[in-house]
Formats: sequence, structure tokens, C-alpha cells
Amino acid sequence: MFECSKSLGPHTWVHQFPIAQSSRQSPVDLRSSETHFDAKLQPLNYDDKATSSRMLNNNGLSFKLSFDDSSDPCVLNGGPLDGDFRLNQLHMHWGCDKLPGSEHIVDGNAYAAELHMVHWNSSKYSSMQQAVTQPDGLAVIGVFIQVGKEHEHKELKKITDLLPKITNEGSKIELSGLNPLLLLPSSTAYWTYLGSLTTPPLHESVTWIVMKEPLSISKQQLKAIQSLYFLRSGKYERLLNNNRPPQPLAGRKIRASFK
Ligand SMILES: NS(=O)(=O)c1ccc(C(=O)NCc2cccc(F)c2F)cc1
Ligand SMILES: [Zn+2]
Repeated sequence: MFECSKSLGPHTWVHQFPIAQSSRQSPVDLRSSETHFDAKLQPLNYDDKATSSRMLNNNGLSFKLSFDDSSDPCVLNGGPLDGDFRLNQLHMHWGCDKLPGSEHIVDGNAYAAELHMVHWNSSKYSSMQQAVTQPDGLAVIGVFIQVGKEHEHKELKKITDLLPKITNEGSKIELSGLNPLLLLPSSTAYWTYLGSLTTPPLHESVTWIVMKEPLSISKQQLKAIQSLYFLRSGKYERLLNNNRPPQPLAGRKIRASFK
């Protein structure tokens, strides 16, 4: 129906955000040759579940599900993390039609899409805005998404069923009763490394936790995600929320919670 918008060239970001060429950038290629099993890594733990959230087709970049991280916070701890991290928002990255759209890749292979659950360090900082510039400020859980046979992932269905209601930029809708724990795959295996936001301002403030097992969604669900449009200079364009290509590891080690 609509052309995929040409992403505004991640390679142009460096002009305005010189940190783009620094040594702690994301995403990366999670190469098994670069990962090391770390027996000290704990399992991830969610203390309590958020109930209220608001879904927003935000500024033509993606759709974002914002959580109220002041009153009923959803708190993540454990894993590679020191202290408590509050869930602030979740969003996704996807491709166009048959193109894969995950940001992280595994041994050079990309997935159809990637879910990001963004948390900020509430043990050390008082808000997302304060934490987002700090080296230990954020923790983002990345979950790969692939098109499965037909068994839809239940919790993700709560999100994709609502997307047709926010296809235009700026539209928003309430979504409560989402349980982030149920958005995680059944296997607890993950990789973790120190990285950055994958979109400007590319702050190097993220402890990345990428789940090894992908979620499966139906073709229809992926279509609903890919059918988000936004109006740019009077023209409808599909959100092409993909993505920044993998960045140099620059000597970083990737730890694995599994052998
Ligand atoms: N794709 S990702 O998971 O790495 C990612 C997560 C969060 C943000 C974000 O919050 N951006 C807006 C924002 C808002 C306030 C202050 C900021 F610095 C800022 F980046 C960007 C990318
Ligand atoms: Zn993201």
C-alpha cells in the first residue's frame, strides 16, 4: 500500500551525535565466538507487575507503550543488574514486508522484529530523564520476534490487537493489565553487554540483556505491526522502524547466562 520510508540514514547521526562512533554503541552482532558463559549471572526477576500503561504511535518512529513508573512501578532486578530498575516503556523495531527488522543479530542472522523493554536505575536515580545519560542508568531487555507457525504469543497479542487503533502518528490508547513478565520467552537464557541507546541521542547508558529464545507471533500480528503509518509532509509512509546496523564491539565482552 505505502512505500517503506527510507530510514533517515543512521550513518548521518554521527554529525549531530559524535558518540555514534564511540566504543560502547549498540546494537551489536552477538557472535558466539565473542560470548563467554558467566556462572555468576543471576536469573532476571520482576518484583511486581505494572498494571497501567498507554500505547502511543510516537512521532513516526515506532509505537511505544509507556508505563506509569511513579505510582505502580514494575521493578526488574537480578540478572547482571545491581539494584532495582523500573520499567518505563516498551517499543519494537521491525522491517518492511519480508525484510528482517531486529537490531541485534546472532552470528550474523537477523530476526523479523525485536521488542525492547526499557528500564531505568531507580536505586541510584530519580527519573528516566536523569538516568538516561548515566553509564549505569538503563537496562533494556531485548526479545527477538519471529513469525511462528500460528500459535500467537498471548501477551504480545494484547498489543498487536490494539495497533490498528493507533495507525496514525500521535494517536494513543490506554492498555492496562499487561504483564511484562509474560512478554519474556519461556527460556531464561540471555546475553548481556554494556551498550547504548540504538537511536539518537545514542547515550552509552544501557546494560543490554538480550534473550536467547525468540517469541513467535503470527503473520497477521507482524502485518499489524508493519501497517503502522505516519504522515510525513502530507504523505502517508509506513514506519520503517528498523534500524541501526550492528556496531563494533571495540573489545567489549558479551557474557552469556547459559553454556
Ligand atoms: N532502542 S533503545 O531501546 O535503545 C532506546 C530506548 C529509549 C530511548 C529513549 O528514551 N529516547 C528518548 C529520550 C528521552 C529523554 C531523554 C533522552 F536522552 C532520550 F534519549 C531511545 C532508544
Ligand atoms: Zn529500541
